[in-house]
Amino acid sequence: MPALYGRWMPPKSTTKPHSAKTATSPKIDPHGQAEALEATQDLSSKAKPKKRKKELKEELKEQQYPVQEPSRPSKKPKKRKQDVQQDDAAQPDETTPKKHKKILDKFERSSKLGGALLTEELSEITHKEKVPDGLRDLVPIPQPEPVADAPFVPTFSTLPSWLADPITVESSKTALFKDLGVQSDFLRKLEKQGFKDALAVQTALLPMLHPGCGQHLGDICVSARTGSGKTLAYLLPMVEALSNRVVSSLSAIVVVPTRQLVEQALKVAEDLCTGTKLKVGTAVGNIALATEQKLLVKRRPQYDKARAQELHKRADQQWKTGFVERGGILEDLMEMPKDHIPSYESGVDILICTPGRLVEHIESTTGFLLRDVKWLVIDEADQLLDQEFQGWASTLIDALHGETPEDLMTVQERLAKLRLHSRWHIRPAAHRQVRKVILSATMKKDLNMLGILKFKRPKLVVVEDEDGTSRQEVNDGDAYELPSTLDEYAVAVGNGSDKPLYLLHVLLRHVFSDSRPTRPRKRLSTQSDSSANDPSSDLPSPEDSDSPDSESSSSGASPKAEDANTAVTQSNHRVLIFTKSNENASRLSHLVSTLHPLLKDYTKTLTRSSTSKSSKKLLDAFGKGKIKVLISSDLASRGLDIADLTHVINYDVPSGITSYVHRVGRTARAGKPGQAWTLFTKTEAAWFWKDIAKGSTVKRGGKKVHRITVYRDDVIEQRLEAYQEALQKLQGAVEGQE
Ligand SMILES: Nc1ncnc2c1ncn2[C@@H]1O[C@H](COP(=O)(O)OP(=O)(O)OP(=O)(O)O)[C@@H](O)[C@H]1O
Repeated sequence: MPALYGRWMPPKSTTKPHSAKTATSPKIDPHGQAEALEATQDLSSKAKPKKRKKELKEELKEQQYPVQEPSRPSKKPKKRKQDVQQDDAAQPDETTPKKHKKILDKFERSSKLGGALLTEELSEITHKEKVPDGLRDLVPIPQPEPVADAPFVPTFSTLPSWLADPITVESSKTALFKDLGVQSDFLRKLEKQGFKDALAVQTALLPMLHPGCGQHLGDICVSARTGSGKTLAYLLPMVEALSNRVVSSLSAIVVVPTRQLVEQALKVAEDLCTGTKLKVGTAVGNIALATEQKLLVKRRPQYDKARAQELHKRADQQWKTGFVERGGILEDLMEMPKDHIPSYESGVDILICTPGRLVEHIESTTGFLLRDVKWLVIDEADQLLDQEFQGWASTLIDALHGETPEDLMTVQERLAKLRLHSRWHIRPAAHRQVRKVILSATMKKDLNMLGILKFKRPKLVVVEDEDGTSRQEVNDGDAYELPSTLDEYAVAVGNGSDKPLYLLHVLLRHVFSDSRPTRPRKRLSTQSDSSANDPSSDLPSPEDSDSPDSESSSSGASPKAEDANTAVTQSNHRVLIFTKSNENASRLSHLVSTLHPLLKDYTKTLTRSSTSKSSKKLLDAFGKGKIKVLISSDLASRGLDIADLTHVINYDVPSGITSYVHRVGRTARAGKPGQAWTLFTKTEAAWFWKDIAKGSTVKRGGKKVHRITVYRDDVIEQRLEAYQEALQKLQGAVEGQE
């Protein structure tokens, strides 16, 4: 078989026909001649039988005198398998005709030359790529460089257009309140409070919320950094719009996450409402529900004989069946004079509340009706909608857009309902128009979250970065902006076992002594007076202070006790310290007071267990500077506006980036300066530097977090004994021995 597929070679000698019939020329069959020669050689060498000799002689004779065929075209003899094999094996010899020999020689020479060239090339290649024999199999076969995929640049947005293309406002933009259409009465009030110009977020929101050509007839979502004046931005147009009301009706609901924020917003609203007939009320969890119900809903008897009879009949039936409705209109009916039914009026025009208590009123306060509500504001919306505890937002939206319970319907509502079900009804009942304004410093473009609020024609207003970076870019990846007037510092506290001592050092050295962190220097070198007096030399330079590898150091020893005492009493600085839990806040307050007794009178704790009254008192005292150190959990991290708060310390690192942004945002508000300090342990270091200090999620306008090293032997060792005592006292206090 292999010979069948073998390469065809040109004939090297004349062919010997197998039979006398097919043999036409002696040139054709070289094989025959070879055979004959072989046979002659054999004859000469060996003695062959006579018969064979004779045959050979005849064959030779035939070759010399071949039988000539007539002129008929000769048919190419078919090569048989056997012939092909024999052809391959055939070698040229002297008997090959000259003409063919030349050709064959030429062919042989060229094939030899070709072979030589090929072997040369191959040897060159193998020489070049020679690898040690042992490693040959381990070397991967060289592959072409993989072609990198082109980065995916979507030509579409998965966000709806109002989220993808927000209205952006530069954070430095200001305007006169009077140019924004604020009424003269309110201009006077603002001036009294010291507000001359509207801040950026107010400049954007006021025209959109005031009646006029710039008004936006739809819902508004606002994303602006901490302390940018969002509260006034929504309360001012709301109070202006409602100020001409004569009859009280619940017209605006403001939802905030904590009762401290309720108090804060209440104060701003009350200031704006002075001189108007508007009533502002609150609903917070720690006041008895019944007390709040009396304040929020005013009940009075109304003469309506027919309806009174109808209701009494229903009440009788309930008594008979035993299924008596509690807390409804029928219960109130019992207290009404004959032929009178209870009628309900709202006790407030504006309600500022926490979500949990609002839901309680919707579900269980008879006469708490939302039919006249025209404004719904949700501050710190990302947190409130993210938690969505008790499904409060869905309950509120259903109540806002739903029908009034039948028993509490007005005559107009009844007629409208009758019309709706009549055959002649043409138009559907008009939906209640509620303007929704939601705000946060860390707003997320989360459609699931925002979808709960059932927005109508929404717009997103975003306050732009000062360095020109659009917040759209910031918000696409859920990144947040810090105030440009904020300076941030971070202190490594080892494994955290002596953290209270580090805190004390930061308090005495950096918060109350008014000294700023210093530039790195050799520990044993003496600092020249000139550099010590140069205030600019005290500032850490960004190149050497933000990297965990190159640390700057604070000066060695802690200030003397007397100096520290006077510094604390005379300083105008106040510091808000954040811990991870209420328990930690209480313990830390105890330790700080024991370690530095002078701080005891100036240190207080704000926890969830504080009553509204006590927390209000506490925050007032802190705002006025009577308290200088306030220790709190994340309860105080959002929205709290403490006038001129100079420092924030993260004693425990925050639970996430959002929490960090809100915590440090308690200082450096409305363009004022502020400092934020974070104490981090070895295990927290990587996360803090990667995500918070150097991550792209937090935008700090080109500023950096400065790393400050506190040398343990200088400031910690000398207080260790006192610290052990303080810990023992704390242990005693926890166990109830004190
Ligand atoms: N037009 C103004 N001019 C000067 N100060 C203002 C102006 N408007 C508001 N402020 C002040 O700015 C401070 C911060 O305002 P506000 O509490 O509304 O900030 P915020 O944006 O709600 O912050 P957060 O996101 O932390 O809740 C307040 O002390 C407020 O009195």
